[in-house]
Amino acid sequence: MSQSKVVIIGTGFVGMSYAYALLNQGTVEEIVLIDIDQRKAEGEAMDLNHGLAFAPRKMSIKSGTYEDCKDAGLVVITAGVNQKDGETRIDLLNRNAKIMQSVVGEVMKSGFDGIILVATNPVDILTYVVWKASGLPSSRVIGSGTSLDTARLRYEISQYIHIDVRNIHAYILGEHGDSEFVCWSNANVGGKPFKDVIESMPNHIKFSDLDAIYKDVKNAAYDIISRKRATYYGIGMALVRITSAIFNNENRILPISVYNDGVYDIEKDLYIGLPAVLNKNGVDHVVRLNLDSEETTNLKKSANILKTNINSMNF
Ligand SMILES: NC(=O)C1=CN([C@@H]2O[C@H](COP(=O)(O)OP(=O)(O)OC[C@H]3O[C@@H](n4cnc5c(N)ncnc54)[C@H](O)[C@@H]3O)[C@@H](O)[C@H]2O)C=CC1
Ligand SMILES: CC(=O)C(=O)O
Repeated sequence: MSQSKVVIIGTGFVGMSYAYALLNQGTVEEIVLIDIDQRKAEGEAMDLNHGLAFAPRKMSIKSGTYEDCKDAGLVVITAGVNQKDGETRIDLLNRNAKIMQSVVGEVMKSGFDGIILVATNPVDILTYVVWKASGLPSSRVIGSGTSLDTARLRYEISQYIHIDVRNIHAYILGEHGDSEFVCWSNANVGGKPFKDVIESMPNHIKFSDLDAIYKDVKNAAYDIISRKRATYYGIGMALVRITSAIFNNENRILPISVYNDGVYDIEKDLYIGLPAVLNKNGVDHVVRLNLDSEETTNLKKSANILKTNINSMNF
């Protein structure tokens, strides 16, 4: 297996923003692009190759077929429909679940034995669909989960307190969708508990601002889609972060969509956004945070919504 080969399935806004970020950051040695619209994938590969002269490293980029998955370390699924203005992510479920099943069938026929990362929405439920259809261990099937939402949260907080976003440590957990929530109890800025940060910066942030921060994060996709029809740069970079954690064997903790194996006391047999340690083998383990009672309730609510939707699909 080539450990540094990524196959991207779906060369739309998200797939290509990811590919472009991979190229700019020199994250992998090989990128293969697949789309049901083969000519689009070909055109995208041609265009990206013309940036190689300015890339930080040598890379191979081409359009390909499912045969190319055989020796790939990572397959990233970004194929499927996106939300129209006013649609929720869950509204996409039935259309995209069919696409996942056909795509994964083709990936597995190639002899693929690596890690699958799903970004297509509704990402938690579709990651479950992909896991079931692939027959791979749950540690090797993940979704982007709340990685993008968490990046949005960190950005929002940084804007209030004027501290570098990379010093803001706070998670959005649960569904990548309308029932997600902020894990305020574990948030900190450079090691200082967030509660203390608020108390020490009354001119910048108040406890009463927290709800507005949460709502801005939760509604960010709707707000962007109503303005420019789709979101893609943020998720492209989040997918690169996850990719680096895998190929560089980082043991990095990221809030991604993982199989709930009982680490949290919520509905079992589902995928949901939780902090997980990620390395070259996929998920090493899910990190158990001490949630407060409101967060525990919110996580359970989110899990129940995901479980109800999984059950509606007759798995
Ligand atoms: N997880 C996250 O945080 C985010 C997820 N998304 C999701 O990513 C997905 C893709 O969004 P966009 O790139 O904006 O959509 P898009 O419409 O620009 O691209 C989708 C691509 O998938 C291809 N495709 C469709 N069916 C296929 C099949 N059976 N096999 C191969 N390719 C196929 C299409 O030809 C198209 O090129 C959506 O479900 C969207 O909701 C978007 C942003 C963030
Ligand atoms: C579309 C989507 O899932 C997002 O931007 O969060």
